[in-house]
Formats: sequence, C-alpha cells, structure tokens
Amino acid sequence: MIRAHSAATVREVEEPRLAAGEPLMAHAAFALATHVARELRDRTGRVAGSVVLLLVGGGNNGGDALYAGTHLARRGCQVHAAVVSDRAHEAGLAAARASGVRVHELLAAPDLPGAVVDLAGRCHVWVDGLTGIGARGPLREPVAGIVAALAEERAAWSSLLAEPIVVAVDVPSGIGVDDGTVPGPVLPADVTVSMGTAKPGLLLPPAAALAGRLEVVDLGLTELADREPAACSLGRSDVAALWPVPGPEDHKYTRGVLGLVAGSRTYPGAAVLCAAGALRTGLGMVRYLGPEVPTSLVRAAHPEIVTVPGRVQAWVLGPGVDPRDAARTAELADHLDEAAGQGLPAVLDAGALTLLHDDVDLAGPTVLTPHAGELAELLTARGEHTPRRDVEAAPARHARLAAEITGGTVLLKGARTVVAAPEGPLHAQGDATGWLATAGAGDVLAGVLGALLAAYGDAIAEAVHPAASLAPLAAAAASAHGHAARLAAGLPFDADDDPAGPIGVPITASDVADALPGALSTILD
Ligand SMILES: NC(=O)C1=CN([C@@H]2O[C@H](COP(=O)(O)OP(=O)(O)OC[C@H]3O[C@@H](n4cnc5c(N)ncnc54)[C@H](O)[C@@H]3O)[C@@H](O)[C@H]2O)[C@@H](O)CC1
Ligand SMILES: Nc1ncnc2c1ncn2[C@@H]1O[C@H](COP(=O)(O)OP(=O)(O)O)[C@@H](O)[C@H]1O
Ligand SMILES: [K+]
Repeated sequence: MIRAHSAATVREVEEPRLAAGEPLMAHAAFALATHVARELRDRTGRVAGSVVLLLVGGGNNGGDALYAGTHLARRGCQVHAAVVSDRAHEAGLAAARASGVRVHELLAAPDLPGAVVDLAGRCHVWVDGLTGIGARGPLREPVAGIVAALAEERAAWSSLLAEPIVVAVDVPSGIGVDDGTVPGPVLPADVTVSMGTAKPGLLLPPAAALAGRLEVVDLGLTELADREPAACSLGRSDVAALWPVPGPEDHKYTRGVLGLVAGSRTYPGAAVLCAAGALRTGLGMVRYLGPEVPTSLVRAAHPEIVTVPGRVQAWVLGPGVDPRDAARTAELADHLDEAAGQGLPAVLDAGALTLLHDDVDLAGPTVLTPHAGELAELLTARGEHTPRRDVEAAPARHARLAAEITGGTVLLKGARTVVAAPEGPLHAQGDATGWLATAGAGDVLAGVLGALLAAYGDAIAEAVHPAASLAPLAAAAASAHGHAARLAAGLPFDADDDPAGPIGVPITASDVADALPGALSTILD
C-alpha cells in the first residue's frame, strides 16, 4: 500500500526532528541524487559527463535540489542551477558553488522563461526543485511562466521519445499537494522522488497522472506509521488480503449471497453484465430480482442465477434501472430500507443514485458508485450547484463532499477511481486502462463490488467490520476491475507510463468480466 500524508502532517513530524538537528535535507538530497543518477544510467547509459539542470525555487525544495547537485557534480556530471527566486536556500547555494555547480542567477534576465528554456535545452535531466509542500494555490509568476514554458518544451521533446528526463523533487511543482488538483501550470515528471512519505496529490487525480513513477524516500520518519494517511492506494497484496478465498468449511451461504436489482426494458444488458461481474468475482449465489424482460435474459446468459427472493448478505441496486420508472424506483427504495434495517451493505449505482437526490440520510452501510456526471447531478440536487467539469477538476474533494452529505461511501469512477467515506483516508486506484471506458464497464464494477460486500455482509451487519472498512473494499473492487481490464486488453499487469510499451486492444464490458478470474489469479498468487 502506498500511504500519503498531508503537508501539515509531514511538517508536524519533521519539525521536532529538525529542531533536534537531524540532517533530513542531507538525507533527502542524497537519495534524490541517487535516483537522478540511476535514471541517467538506465536511460542514457552513463552518469559522469551528463548535463544536469537544477530548477531552484525559494524554499527547501530548491535546497534539496542544490544539495543533490553537489553529489551529482562529484559524480562527474556537469551541473547547472537555474535560480529563479531571490530567497534560494543559502547554504545549499554555497555548497553547490563549492562543488562546482554552475549557478545561474536568472531573475534579472529580460526573458526569464526563455533563459531557463535555453539552459534546459542543453541538459539531459531537469531536477524540479521549484516548489514542494510549501506551495499554496496555483504557481505565481515568475515560476508559473517558467513552468509553462518548460512543460511546452518537454511535450515537444517527448514526442521524439528523447530527453530530457524530468525528476520532480517531492512533488511536480504546481500540483495541489493535498488535494490532487492541477490549479495552474505544472511540469510533468518522469519520476517523482517524494521525501519521507508520498503526498496525497501524487495519488489523487488529476495531478497523479503528472507525477510519473513514484519513488518514496525513507527519511526514518517512524512517527508517520501512527498517523492516519490522508490518501492511500492499494497494491496487489493489499487487494489479496481483502479478497475472500473459500476454505473447506465454506458453503454458498457463508461465501455470500448478493441481491441484484438491475436492468430494465430499456437497458436489459446492465443486469447481465452486473451479474457477470459478481459471478466472476466469486460468491455463493446471485439472486436477481426484476421484471420478465431482464430476467429471461439474465437466466439465458447465466443459468446459475436464482430469480426468487430470499436471504441475501448484500445488495446491488440500480444498474440499468430507469429513474423515471416510478414503480421500479420505489422497489429500489424498499430494498435499500430493508438492507439498512438489517445493517447489510448496499451498492447504489446508476438509477438508484437518484434516490439520494431527495434529502435522505443513509442509515446503513452503503457505497455509491457514480461517474463524474452522476456525482455532479447528485451534489446539485442536494443544494451544491456543481457542473461536471468541477467534479473532474477536483474529484477527491467532490467525492468527500458527497460522502459527508449522504453519509455513504462514494466510489467516484474515472481513469483513476477515488473512494471517499465521510471520514478517514481517501483511496485512489489507477490500475485500469483507457480501454475500460466503454459502455457497461460500470455495471461489471458494481457486480464485483457487490460480490465482495456479500462475502463481508454478515460481518459488516454485526459491526465486526465497521462501515469505515467499506472504503478499502470499494478500492479493492476498483483495483481488481482495473486489472481485469488490462488483462483483457493484453496489457502487462502493472500500469506504467512507458510510451514504448504495448498499447493494448479494444475490449468490451463482457471481456472485462471474463478476465476477472485471470486477474484474480495474479492478484491472489
Ligand atoms: N524542512 C526540511 O529540512 C526538509 C524539507 N524537505 C523539502 O522541503 C520542501 C518544503 O520546503 P518549504 O517549506 O521551504 O517549501 P517549498 O520549497 O515547497 O516552497 C516554498 C517556496 O515556494 C514559494 N511559493 C509558495 N507557493 C508558491 C506559488 N503558488 N507560486 C510560486 N511560488 C510559491 C514560496 O514563496 C517559497 O519561496 C519539501 O517539499 C521537501 O522538498 C525535505 O528535504 C525534507 C527535509
Ligand atoms: N480513461 C479511463 N481510463 C481507465 N478507466 C476508465 C476511464 N474512463 C472510465 N474508466 C472506467 O470505466 C468504467 C466506466 O463506468 P461507467 O461510466 O459507469 O460506464 P457504464 O455506465 O456504461 O457502465 C469505470 O470503472 C471507470 O472507472
Ligand atoms: K518540486
């Protein structure tokens, strides 16, 4: 699991150590230099003789870069420091000069962005030490203009699959460190070397996509182990630890029965796909409850499905249900009440999300699975006027707001899926591929999550697992779903940004469901 702590938590933990004279910056800088050297060796085959540009802002982030430059100079790199603040780290500057780093004080240059770009054009690697956890809001001038010019230059170069390599110090300068927003220009990185712990903006969309590969430097901040992370991302072993694996004592009722109310005459396929997602996740039984038309299709596609009412341990309500169908919507509301009365978990998807447009408080453990448009509609209906683009610009903030307003756990679907409970750490999972953005993929996800919750249903109802644990389960479902999509598309298990890597093939939602057992075999291996 990658755990990310807020800037405030990092400062709280660092302060007493700095006061006691711990050389945190020296450690950070040495680790940074090691990563830069490794990147140079891996990509260009050499360290000595490489030309390095340090982008130095006015804070300790620039200090990290300057001290890293001293190590790189000693390793035979030609190091340039572009200093773009009159408050650059003094001791770092002195150390850099003493080790042969060429310091360019550029603030007086008539065309500052042009001067930095000129220098950058001669360098193999750019070390972005402009702003770190001390940044507030969008980058201000002159840093904003410099970053915009460098980002443009980099985009032109990367289309040739050539240099430069961009290594961000702590965070790519310009991202919302705590909320993952991109409020202004940002220099996208190939690698981000984050100090002490990851930062939420490195995991949360949309900023996470600008961080490249994440390397977290261990600064020995052991206190962080006891501090709740602000955000986290589950890895393969975390998902495996949450996944129910049947033992010899199990039977279908202990494995979990999922009640499914999905599909309509207009969208019958949603019922079939949601059931496929649940069945391929592995559970005791799916009970499908619906009118004749989806029922006959569901039965034909999945003969193992039971279509009579009975006991269940979790519900999926709403995929493919038309919210204008008053009778069906009333049925969804009844099942939601029934689940809440028994303390059983429910997934509210698509048509069922409109139940929350009215001022209802969720009484039971519930996961909402909107995409950005559905979340915008929900928030607007609850009095928080929200265009879809606002949700897309700040997914974590809006998912959290919806969780607070409704009392549910919100899984906000997207390229990187965010999960927010009313409180506790945010989760972000970016395990999927753009090929997953296809009709019906969300129905499959609702089925995966429903099956997972069915296995935990009795424990959740008995409060062995408090409702707070819904968030990791939702994140685990998103992760497995994303990996299944990658497998179906012919992509390697772990997502990486290698532009020379395979691009994959188109997939359907049914392919994603079919790939679930294969993805789970890798996850559980
Ligand atoms: N305190 C320490 O000894 C350690 C600090 N570390 C590094 O220090 C960084 C934090 O240092 P600081 O607290 O000095 O903060 P930063 O270096 O992140 O940024 C502060 C500087 O950026 C400017 N700034 C802030 N917002 C801006 C904006 N929107 N546009 C343009 N400029 C802006 C400020 O005026 C100031 O000059 C961490 O990110 C990390 O890289 C690490 O080395 C670990 C140890
Ligand atoms: N660009 C993307 N990259 C990866 N996954 C994506 C992307 N866009 C959407 N997804 C995923 O695809 C699925 C789409 O679900 P949804 O929007 O509900 O579609 P539908 O309602 O047709 O099933 C979600 O799991 C979402 O996270
Ligand atoms: K930075």
